[in-house]
Amino acid sequence: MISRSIFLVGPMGAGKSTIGKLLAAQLRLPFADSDKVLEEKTGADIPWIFDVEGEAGFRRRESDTLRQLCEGPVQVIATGGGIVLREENRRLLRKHGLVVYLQASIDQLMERTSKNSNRPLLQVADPRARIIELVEERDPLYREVADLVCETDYCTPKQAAIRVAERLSEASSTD
Ligand SMILES: Nc1ncnc2c1ncn2[C@@H]1O[C@H](COP(=O)(O)OP(=O)(O)OP(=O)(O)O)[C@@H](O)[C@H]1O
Ligand SMILES: O=C(O)C1=C[C@@H](O)[C@@H](O)[C@H](O)C1
Ligand SMILES: [Mg+2]
Repeated sequence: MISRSIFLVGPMGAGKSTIGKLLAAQLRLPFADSDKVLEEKTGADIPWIFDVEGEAGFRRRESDTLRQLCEGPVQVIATGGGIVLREENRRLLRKHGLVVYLQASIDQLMERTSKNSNRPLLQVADPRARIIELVEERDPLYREVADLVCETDYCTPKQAAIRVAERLSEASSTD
């Protein structure tokens, strides 16, 4: 029985949005994607927000969105890859939910993020170096908030969702 929201955290391309939707269906919970909610609230997409308001403007909107989602129903929430950067967000994640850190190798992150150009932080000459830098900087922050850490390299999104659901059920049975 799930009594708190489940937040998926992890780097861009870890599969938070894809696995989150499948996990929500499996657990029969609503699903929200914080990047999508933020875009809907703003009426603009993430690249536009970065262009016009810079990363600082985006991070303010991201924290507002997280606060709003924390006040909502119990649900599965895919977060943005940088949600853990702000201490206030880390506090909210820990307070309001169970946090699952989705991990993937650098090769997989590269492959999964190379298919589209909607991630402003990766629009650089060397996206691989940028991914390595972001993972090094953020891995300790993801770990700080995580109740569970799940690897997504050698499985399909569906298999990953099943695995996360099993791990959540094991964790709740030992509570
Ligand atoms: N095993 C897997 N687990 C998750 N996603 C996978 C897997 N294999 C391939 N993918 C693909 O990787 C792509 C990126 O995944 P997704 O958009 O869910 O990442 P994300 O963690 O939400 O990234 P962001 O932080 O940028 O929102 C999707 O097209 C998805 O189908
Ligand atoms: O890792 C990040 O900082 C980001 C990840 C995406 O989910 C979006 O939230 C945005 O592109 C920034
Ligand atoms: Mg996503």
